[in-house]
Amino acid sequence: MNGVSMMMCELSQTFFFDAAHTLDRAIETASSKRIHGHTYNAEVFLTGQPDPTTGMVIDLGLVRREVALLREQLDHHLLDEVEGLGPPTLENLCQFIFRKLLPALPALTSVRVWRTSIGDGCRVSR
Ligand SMILES: Nc1nc2c(c(=O)[nH]1)N=C([C@H](O)[C@H](O)COP(=O)(O)OP(=O)(O)OP(=O)(O)O)CN2
Ligand SMILES: [Zn+2]
Repeated sequence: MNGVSMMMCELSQTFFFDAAHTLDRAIETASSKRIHGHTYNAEVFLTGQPDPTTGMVIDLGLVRREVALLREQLDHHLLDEVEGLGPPTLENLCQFIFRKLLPALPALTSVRVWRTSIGDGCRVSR
């Protein structure tokens, strides 16, 4: 086997969801505590060696299917009420998405969530 066929590949897929939340914060307290909404962007990363027959680490269509199921739990929801999320921060959203997708997507290595409007983001990896 040559060096190139042994290389690890990192696949990625982006998606977004619109959701409402409140946050308890030490600063900007009043506006954070009022229910308000955001568009969240997210990206999932899957790492592995492509199967020699299919040429794929995993079919990205399967990833899209799992992401769509996960997305239903967040899109147009009040994040404060999403079971298992905890305080609806970028950190907890990353960890929630990771936990939900991992059983169906064992090649998952990273999840990123960010908000373009304000420039904030978070990435969790293993
Ligand atoms: N460690 C973290 N710190 C903060 C987080 C976070 O998720 N992790 N989140 C926030 C706020 O949600 C963020 O600053 C946005 O503030 P918010 O008032 O919700 O929205 P804006 O009005 O500023 O942004 P728009 O998207 O334009 O509405 C703070 N710290
Ligand atoms: Zn907010």
